[in-house]
Amino acid sequence: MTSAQEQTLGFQTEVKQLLHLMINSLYSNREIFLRELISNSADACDKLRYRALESDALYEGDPELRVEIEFDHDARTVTIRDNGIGMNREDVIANLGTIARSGTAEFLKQMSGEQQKDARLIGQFGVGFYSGFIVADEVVVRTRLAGTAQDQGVEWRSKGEGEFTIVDIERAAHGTEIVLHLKEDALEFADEHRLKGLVRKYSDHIEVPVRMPTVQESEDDTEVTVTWETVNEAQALWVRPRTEVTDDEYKAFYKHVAHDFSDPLTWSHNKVEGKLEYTSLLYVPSRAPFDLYQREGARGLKLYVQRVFIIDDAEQFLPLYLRFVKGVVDSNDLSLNVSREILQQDPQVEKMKGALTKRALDMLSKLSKDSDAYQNFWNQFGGVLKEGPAEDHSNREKIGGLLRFASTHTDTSAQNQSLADYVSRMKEGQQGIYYIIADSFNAARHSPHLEIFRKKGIEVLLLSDRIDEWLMTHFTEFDGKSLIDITRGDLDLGDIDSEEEKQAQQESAKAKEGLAERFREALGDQVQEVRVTHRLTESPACVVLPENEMGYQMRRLMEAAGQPVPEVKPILEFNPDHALVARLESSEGEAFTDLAHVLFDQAVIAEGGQLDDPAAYVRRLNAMLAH
Ligand SMILES: Nc1ncnc2c1ncn2[C@@H]1O[C@H](COP(=O)(O)OP(=O)(O)OP(=O)(O)O)[C@@H](O)[C@H]1O
Repeated sequence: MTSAQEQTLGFQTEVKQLLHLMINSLYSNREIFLRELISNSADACDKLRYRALESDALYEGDPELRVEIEFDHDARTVTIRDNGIGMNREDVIANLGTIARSGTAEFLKQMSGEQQKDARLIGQFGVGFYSGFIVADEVVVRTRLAGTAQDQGVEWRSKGEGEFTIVDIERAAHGTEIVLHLKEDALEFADEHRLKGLVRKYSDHIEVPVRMPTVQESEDDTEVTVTWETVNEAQALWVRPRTEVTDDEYKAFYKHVAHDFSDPLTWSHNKVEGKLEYTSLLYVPSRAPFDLYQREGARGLKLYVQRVFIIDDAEQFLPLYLRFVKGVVDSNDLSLNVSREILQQDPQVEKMKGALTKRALDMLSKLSKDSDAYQNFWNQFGGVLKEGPAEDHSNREKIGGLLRFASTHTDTSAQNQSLADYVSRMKEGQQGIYYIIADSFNAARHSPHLEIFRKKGIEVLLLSDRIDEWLMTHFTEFDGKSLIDITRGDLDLGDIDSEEEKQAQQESAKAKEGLAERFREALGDQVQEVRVTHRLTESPACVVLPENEMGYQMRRLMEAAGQPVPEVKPILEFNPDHALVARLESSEGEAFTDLAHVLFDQAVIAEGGQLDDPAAYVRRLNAMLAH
């Protein structure tokens, strides 16, 4: 190492992969590099302003936060400079050599060849600083952390080919300067009009001024004066009245706050006055981030207090089931030195959370009027919204209105039927909203439990997401109707069955009492009860769970997670009109026992369950087939 501590380091594997993907997939979108770098500079200015609240000295006498952009056509460079927080050597190595976001490696690995060319996929990941390499074949960063000595500057340079070099430098100014050495085919960016156009297009809404120099030569060419002109509007977007902000501006701002490439699906911008004063701007993204289901995934709103940026990812303002919502909340009441810990206990924050939750749900409910857009939302985030009824009792009904399900009404796996739709199709005398939960859509759709419902034309919701059982244990009523699991307890179709039908059912149950008893004896303690059913029209038998037992899906999930599950004995129901049941009734001895077991085992299999002794099932079935 030299005295200036020159060091050449390799990029983390993920960075190499990302660079490679980015250069390929973002080629036609490459102007976004400027947005990304300005966005980082604006964040760095926000951070300095926040830190300087405690110590003015951090401004080092230069409190006018700004971003500057320059270009040099002959040298083929574009420079983006800020007087924000800056970085020290450690920061530079950590931030510009690795990707800290957990789960990145898996995300990149899982992308197929086709997906790698899809700019939106890479975009959802947020390419940030590295986007400089789309237009540059060398990037040089000079930076110094505000408040450190002038000899603590750092220079980072890389050609984006696997390694970077850093060296200590003297740097009078704090903050960061990024010099892009443009590729041959990217020289168009070394141009005043092009750059100004991009700044206005992407960065108007950022509060920090973005400036560009105008160079004027005196008439005799001896003097040059440089004046800096602010190119963007430089006003925080959420402060402006709603009526004055265009859709394009809202979209551009979204990309800055959410670090997303795609347009948002919708947004809601509100100023609240009264006891609590705050402004919120909430967005629904059109695409789920890859770490939506990861515990460490980024979530929450960007918190400002009186226009001063305080923290990213403030989770305290929205419940977890709305973690996909992005945006800004700017409070007039919170103190500027509020911390995450204080936020957790502040009753005002709790109130704001309640109000913002309502806003977010209202925004979704508005979005649901546009069925295509809403379907897009549901396909991306429905699984998260399904966590809602368990987490947020008070808004259950509202959340219920936003849920979408697959149903026997359409018989496709698309989750696009609302409960309101279902209710409007309910039959006269129908007791509630019927549903079935299975491990897969096909298992649900073909379950024997549906036979009677199909015959009578009664709609059943077909649930097969992992979270569905969890959802339904917390979601038991909608619009005054109860939600009924058709695989549990006694099946009572209420007034849909006529008096004659009910009578016939009772009579056949009575007539088959003897058979039920023999059946139960043959199965021993595998079942808690055997009884006649009227659920089935085609299958000989099915298993039913007692009303309050944990469902099969949840049991299997818990088992897979190695958790103990209470033992449950199912109820076996048989179809008195089925030929196999008639055959059972006329059998004796071993033939009876074998057929009884086969019928039971089949019912378990049809439920998606595992047999205790699969070999015994095969042996019995084969013996019967051979006869
Ligand atoms: N101009 C800058 N001044 C100070 N720090 C910066 C600057 N640009 C980048 N950084 C640091 O480098 C980190 C990585 O930047 P990068 O753009 O790659 O990702 P990001 O902004 O954190 O998130 P995203 O990937 O979502 O854009 C930033 O979080 C920040 O700490």
